[in-house]
Amino acid sequence: MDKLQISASGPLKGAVRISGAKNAALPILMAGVLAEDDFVLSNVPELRDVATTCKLLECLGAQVQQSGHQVSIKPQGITEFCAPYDLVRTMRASILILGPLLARFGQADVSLPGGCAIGARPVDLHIQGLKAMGADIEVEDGYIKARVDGRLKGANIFMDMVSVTGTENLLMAAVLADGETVIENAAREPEVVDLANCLMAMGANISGAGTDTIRVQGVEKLSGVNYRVMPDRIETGTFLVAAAITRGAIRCTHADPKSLDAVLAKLEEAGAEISCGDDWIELDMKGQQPQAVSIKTAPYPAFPTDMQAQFCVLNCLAQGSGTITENIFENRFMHVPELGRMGAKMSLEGSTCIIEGQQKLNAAQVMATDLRASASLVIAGLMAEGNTIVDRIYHLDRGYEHIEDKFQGLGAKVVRVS
Ligand SMILES: CC(=O)N[C@H]1[C@@H](OP(=O)(O)OP(=O)(O)OC[C@H]2O[C@@H](n3ccc(=O)[nH]c3=O)[C@H](O)[C@@H]2O)O[C@H](CO)[C@@H](O)[C@@H]1O
Ligand SMILES: C=C(OP(=O)(O)O)C(=O)O
Repeated sequence: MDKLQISASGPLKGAVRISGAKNAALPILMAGVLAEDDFVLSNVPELRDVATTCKLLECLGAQVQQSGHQVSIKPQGITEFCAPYDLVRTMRASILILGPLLARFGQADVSLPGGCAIGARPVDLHIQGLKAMGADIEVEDGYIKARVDGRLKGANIFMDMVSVTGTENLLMAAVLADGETVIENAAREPEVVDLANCLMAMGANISGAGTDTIRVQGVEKLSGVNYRVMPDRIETGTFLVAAAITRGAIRCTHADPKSLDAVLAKLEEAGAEISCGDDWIELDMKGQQPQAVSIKTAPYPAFPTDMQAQFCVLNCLAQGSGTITENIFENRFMHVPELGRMGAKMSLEGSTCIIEGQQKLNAAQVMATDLRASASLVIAGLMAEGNTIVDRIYHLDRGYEHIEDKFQGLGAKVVRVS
């Protein structure tokens, strides 16, 4: 099985091209099921989750062609409505096939999803919302079995918690429903807005995406589209933190600074000089060690949970001490014991991690059981004496495109070894 070997690297320097966002590409690929005709996406990252989604669409009967960063979907051949366990067990976003299949074909059998093991991650809000729209849903043998006679019906849905994929699933169901749907306490994440923009380009009638109340007037049909997926804000943030801890200066190109306000503010607080244009971000540490920062994760526009592990590493290598509180997922500190093996000074008190900064870490053999925890170990390795080996990198390949090539382009010593 492949591993990454990371050696202590000097300050990161140069430019890195940011890929399309995994968490926008996946729902938008699923939206292909809603189209009557050809659906073409560009800026799709080459990731394991994208390959799994394409296989899932093929398994339903769609024709899918992936060529570099372009994916073309011909949804006309869809005749199957089951997302089987073997295909979707590794991927959280597989639940996003439920809304589109049900809205377009009136039936869907979807295996309960896998993905990062960062908490229980129930899908009760997805199910409740679809039931409010008239679906008949049972959970049997690990599958969600959903049916509706005719079209789903517009409904007023109040979501008890802010859920990103929950909002996306209900949005994709509502666009073909009969009448108006109002989703209250909706997620405001930029990836929700990107999905809504794609659906509107297909002919959907949506207002309020990016606010906590989304209104959808259902339409009878949606057409195909050519759509470009937004840049990955979490990949961007990961490279910026890597540059900050190595006291480097980098430029992220093809990025979306507007989606990163909370992250950029914390990097500035840590001592980084940040400048931005429409689609680029530069970070310069002027050779200085970062200052520790304190963070609380919360739904957008607050600080993203998907950047929490990387900022733990920033604090490990900072001047002073900081606290990181995880408010979204109950089991998202799996990087803490692994970073401890690298000499990090961290302690956990409930959902808060208290971290004392230092100049360097020590290399170790480490592994993580989720995507961003794995990314945090890679960046920690950049400032550790010796060779750090990160195992189980299939997690990284779910969410970071050609991660070792991009790090090498910034002068980091990161190689893939068998
Ligand atoms: C593919 C994708 O886009 N994944 C992202 C998405 O995950 P995902 O959409 O799974 O995360 P949610 O926003 O749904 O989860 C937020 C919280 O709500 C809870 N919850 C959610 C749904 C539900 O039906 N019931 C329930 O209790 C979850 O357990 C969690 O505690 O948003 C997360 C929060 O920004 C990110 O970390 C993930 O990278
Ligand atoms: C948690 C993540 O992914 P997923 O929801 O796909 O497990 C993530 O992208 O950090």
